Amino acid sequence: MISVKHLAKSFDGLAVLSDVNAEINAGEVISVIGPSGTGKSTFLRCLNLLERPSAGEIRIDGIDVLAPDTDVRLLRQKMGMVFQSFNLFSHLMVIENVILGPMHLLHLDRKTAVARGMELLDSVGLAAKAHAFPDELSGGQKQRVAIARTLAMKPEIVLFDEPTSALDPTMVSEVLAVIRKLASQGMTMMIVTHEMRFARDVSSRIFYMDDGTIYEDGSPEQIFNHPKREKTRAFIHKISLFEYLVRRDDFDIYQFNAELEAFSIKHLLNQQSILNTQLICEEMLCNILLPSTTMVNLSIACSEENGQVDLSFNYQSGEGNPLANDDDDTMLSRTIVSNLTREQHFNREHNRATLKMTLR
Ligand SMILES: Nc1ncnc2c1ncn2[C@@H]1O[C@H](COP(=O)(O)OP(=O)(O)OP(=O)(O)O)[C@@H](O)[C@H]1O
Repeated sequence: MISVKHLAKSFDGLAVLSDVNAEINAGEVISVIGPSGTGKSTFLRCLNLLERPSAGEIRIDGIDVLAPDTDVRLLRQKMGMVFQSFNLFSHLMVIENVILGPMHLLHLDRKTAVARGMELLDSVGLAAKAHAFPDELSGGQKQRVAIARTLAMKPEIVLFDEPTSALDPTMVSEVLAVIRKLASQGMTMMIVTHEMRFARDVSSRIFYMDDGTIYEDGSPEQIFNHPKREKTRAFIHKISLFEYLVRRDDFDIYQFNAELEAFSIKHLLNQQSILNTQLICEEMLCNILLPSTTMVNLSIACSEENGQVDLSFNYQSGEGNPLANDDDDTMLSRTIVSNLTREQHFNREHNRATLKMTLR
C-alpha cells in the first residue's frame, strides 16, 4: 500500500531523516517509537507531504507521491491525519467540524454528511456533544472529535501524530480506546506514540526510529521482548549510558567524579550506588588500569527499570585479566572491586581488552 525508499529530510542543513525504508500493507497497525527528536513526526508528515522530503521515493498504491503532478488533496483524503493539538475550528460546533471536509471536499449533501457525522460521533462516544463547541469539551473529547472528523473523509489509512501527548493523563485511555477499536475493525494506521504499553498491545508491527532511519522493525514481541540491536535494547529497557574517554595524561578524577555524580543523580541512582560506582571507577582506573595503559573507554549503563548498573572498561593491552592476577600492588584495589561487583567478564581480542562487571 505504501512503499518508502531512501527517504531523507533535512531542516536548514540538519539531517533529521537520512535513509528511511518501509513497506506498509493494508490492515497493518504500525506504531512508530523512539527517543525524542529522532524524526518520528517528520516521517509521518513527509508521508502526506506536510513536509516535503529532501530526497527519496514514496509510493502509495503504486502512485509516486512526489511527482510534480500528484494531486496532494486526493493524497490527503486517502491519508487522514490526527494531530497532537486536535486542530478543531473553535467557532464551529462539533458536528460542523465533522461535516466540513465531507461537504466541501467529498461534495456530500448536508443531510448525508450530518447522518454520517452523527454515526461517527456515536462511534467515538460523543453523539450527545454534536451541538457543543470545542471549548466546552475536555482534551480527550476534543481528540475523539478530531478522530471522527478524520474518519469522515473515508481515509484508507490514518496517521496519528502523538495523539495523546497533549492530554491530561486521565484522558489518555479514552482516546487510546477509540484507536484500539479502529485497529480491531481493520483500519490501516500508523501511530507515533510514547505510550509503550499501548504500542505493544495494539500494533501488528513496530518501527523503532533512531539515527535518521527505521533502526529496527519487527513484531511487538520482537521489539519489546527480544530487540536485536543495541540502541533498541537501551531504549526499551530504559538504559542510560555514561561514556567517558579516560586519558592517563590529563585524567582529572575530581572532574570525572562530578560528571558521574551528575549523571547518576539524573538517572535516579541511590547515594550508595553512586559512591560504590565512583569507588570502583577510581580503583579500576587510577590503580589497576592506568599504570599500564594510556587510554580507557569507560561506559556505564544504568537501567531505570531495575536499577542495574553495568560497567565496561575497554583499553589496549596484551595482558590477561587484571582482576585475576596476584600482583601485590593492586591487591587492595582488586579486593574492593571484587567485593562491590558481580559477574566480571574479561575478554581480549588482539590487543583490545574489555572488562565488564555489574554493580552489586
Ligand atoms: N519545521 C521544522 N523546522 C526545523 N526543524 C524541525 C522542523 N520540524 C522538526 N524539526 C526538527 O527535527 C527534529 C526531529 O523532530 P520530530 O518532531 O520529527 O522528532 P520526533 O522523533 O517526533 O520527536 P518527539 O518524540 O519529541 O516528538 C527535531 O530536532 C526538530 O527540532
